[in-house]
Amino acid sequence: MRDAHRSPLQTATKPILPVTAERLFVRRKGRVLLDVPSLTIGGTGTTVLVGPNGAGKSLLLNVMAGLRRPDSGVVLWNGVRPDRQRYCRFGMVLQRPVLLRRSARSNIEYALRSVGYGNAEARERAGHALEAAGLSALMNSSARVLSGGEMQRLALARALATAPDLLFLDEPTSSLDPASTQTIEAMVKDASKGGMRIVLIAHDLAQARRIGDEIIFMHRGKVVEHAPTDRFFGSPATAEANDFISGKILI
Ligand SMILES: Nc1ncnc2c1ncn2[C@@H]1O[C@H](COP(=O)(O)OP(=O)(O)OP(=O)(O)O)[C@@H](O)[C@H]1O
Repeated sequence: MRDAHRSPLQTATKPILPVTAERLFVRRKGRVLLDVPSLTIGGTGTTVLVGPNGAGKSLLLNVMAGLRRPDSGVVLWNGVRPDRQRYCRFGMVLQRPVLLRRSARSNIEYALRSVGYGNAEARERAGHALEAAGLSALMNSSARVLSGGEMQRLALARALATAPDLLFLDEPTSSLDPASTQTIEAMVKDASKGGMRIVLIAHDLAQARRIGDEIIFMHRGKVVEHAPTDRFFGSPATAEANDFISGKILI
């Protein structure tokens, strides 16, 4: 079913799932920032990464995305190291979205052309993506003048439009009002239902419950729990997770 959404370039590229990490280690100034012996992101659904500030969530996402090199260890996308070609099947939205200095529509069209769509199809798909994100009225506005929430919706719409196999979202609703948060959650849920594998960082545990099929709980650079959402919240296996869920400050 997902093949219908793929560009010719994406179809010609090998799949990138599962993403596996082995013996990841990052240390700075004597402090262990990341220590993950083994982690696999495969199958379907949405994984929510939770944990206290500084736990290593963004770092893990960046290392799994191949954007940051660990001191040791290896990340493989379907058995090989991430390479340029495979990035056309991958998407990432940062906490502070990086948008081009052009119109909202053109931001999406540009991304679509970069994964192999021709001009006409890119234009049509961009129109649908803007509509789904509630941004049709702003399609010709410069991305620079959009509000923070509108920028985040545009960044997500742009990433979803390219129909990646795997999408990483770093706190996509961190500064959004309730309506924009709902829109983003609905977009994520739709994409997940359509077969896109999503990993997102969230601080809002209610949101993690709403959209997560599974939870990865991190503390002090380690993956402390990796469990289905119901199990994680219903009967956490560790004292740290229990304290975190109950709102206690973890040091
Ligand atoms: N380049 C770097 N040099 C030194 N320390 C770093 C570097 N990058 C990240 N860190 C540290 O690694 C730790 C993990 O950072 P990370 O951004 O992954 O945390 P996080 O779990 O995403 O936190 P938050 O919820 O606050 O966004 C932090 O203590 C951070 O200061």
